[in-house]
Amino acid sequence: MSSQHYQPRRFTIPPTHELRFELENPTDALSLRLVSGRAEVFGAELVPGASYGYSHEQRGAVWAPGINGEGAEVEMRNLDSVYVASESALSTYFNLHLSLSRLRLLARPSSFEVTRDLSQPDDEVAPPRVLIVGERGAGKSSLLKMLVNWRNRGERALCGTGRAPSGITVVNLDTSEGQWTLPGTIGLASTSAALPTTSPAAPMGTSFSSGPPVPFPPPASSTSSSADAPPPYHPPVNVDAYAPLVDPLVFFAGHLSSTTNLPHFELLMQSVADAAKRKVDAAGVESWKAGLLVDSPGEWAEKRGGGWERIKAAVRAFEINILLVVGSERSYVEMTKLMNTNKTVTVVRVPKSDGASDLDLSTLARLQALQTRAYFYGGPAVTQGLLSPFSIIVRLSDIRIVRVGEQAGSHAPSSALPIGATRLTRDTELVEVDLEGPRAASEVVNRVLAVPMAEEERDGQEKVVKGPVMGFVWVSALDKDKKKITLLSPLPGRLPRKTLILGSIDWVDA
Ligand SMILES: Nc1ncnc2c1ncn2[C@@H]1O[C@H](COP(=O)(O)OP(=O)(O)OP(=O)(O)O)[C@@H](O)[C@H]1O
Repeated sequence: MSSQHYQPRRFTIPPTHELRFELENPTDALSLRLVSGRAEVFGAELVPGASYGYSHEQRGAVWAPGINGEGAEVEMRNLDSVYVASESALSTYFNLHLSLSRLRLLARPSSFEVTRDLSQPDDEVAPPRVLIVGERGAGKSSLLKMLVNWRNRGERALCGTGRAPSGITVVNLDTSEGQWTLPGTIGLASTSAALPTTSPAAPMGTSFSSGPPVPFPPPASSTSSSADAPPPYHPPVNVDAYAPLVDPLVFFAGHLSSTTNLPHFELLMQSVADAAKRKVDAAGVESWKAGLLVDSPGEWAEKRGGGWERIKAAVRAFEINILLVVGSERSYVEMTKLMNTNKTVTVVRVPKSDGASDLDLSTLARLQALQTRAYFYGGPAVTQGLLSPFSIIVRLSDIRIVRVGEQAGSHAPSSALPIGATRLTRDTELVEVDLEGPRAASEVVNRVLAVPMAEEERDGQEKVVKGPVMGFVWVSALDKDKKKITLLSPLPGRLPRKTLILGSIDWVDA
């Protein structure tokens, strides 16, 4: 029955053109097959004949790079709103990649490491350390993904079977995105993988390795109440299109915006920068030469709200030497002015792709819920099997739930305090949540808690505040009478830490 509803449609993509698609409804899905020629989706090459499934309101573009003037022919099932765009920004993006490749070839570590001769001037030629900025929905994350994929494809072709491919370090500073785990986080990962695009749940690879995967259940029964309505479409499974496993280092900012607790965000950003430096230094010279690609939140492109100050801070923290503006000439001029005192930074502009657009608030909320769900339950295109999280019941006396700083908005601004008075709790101190207080349930139930890597009693508060996290649990219930809390956890058994960090990341396990 389904095959007659989902007859394939063929599209011809001329060289350097792109075929854009947009899944409009949360339950829509489509599949794509390369029939002939060469084509890629956000830098990941499509294997001829293989099927690629897309779901969860994924938007994207199939680009024919036009090698040897060759276009591509693709077959799609179950999609109406597809169009071939002749005005593609991707050729410009690819040229940018070629320029970055050249800078990587020219990069040279300082010879001081070998000679230890302080009398010689520093001869380091730095690799490209790129910070991508632009308005919301300008296509920054998609561009970053293409740059990673193109670099990793080149690296894999170069090293063949002679040596393991080196990784490139990628940093995400956008708390609304939940790049590798959950929204509310920032972090970094080094990867040499090809990053396919199938679902927006884990766009840059996955860290979901916990919990035993169980085989996917068969697709839901195709019985429909109306005889005319087609059954839901389930694209065929292609494990090569699944999010590859990366090993990210994740920090919990706790909120969807970097400005909710700015002092804490700034501490974390510095921690990410320090970790990125350590990672790059330890990963060998090829990874060092690959440089750094840093994604920033769209809100930083706005002067209002201090976005530009964040850009300056990120440039300092990550020793950025290329500020890549995705968008208008105006933004480029503004960023050039912003960087005019910093002679080590080159400002480069690429146009925004016409296909990239800002997600509306309800789509963004659905995407954030999808990412949280995927963290606990896995699922097709994210994990090769469903994960089975555990419901664990913990005595309140065995845990300590803390916030970093006062709850946002719960205190008066410093200027409103009596003259001479100072606030007792700074924005970067741990504040314990009273789990037996009158507002405890509304504060913690349906919220995500981060499990810090640092142990508060052994390592001190500061390491909990600015250090990475090992994972997350979710609060499903609080029983004040029995003094117990029920948590959804990726792992069974005792929690590895007593201190758990609360933010404002909500989720409902529907
Ligand atoms: N060339 C394209 N064709 C079709 N869709 C695209 C294209 N480029 C990007 N998109 C889609 O546009 C949306 C926004 O892109 P992306 O997330 O890369 O932007 P962003 O600048 O990182 O956004 P934000 O500032 O919100 O983080 C995504 O759904 C992405 O899949």
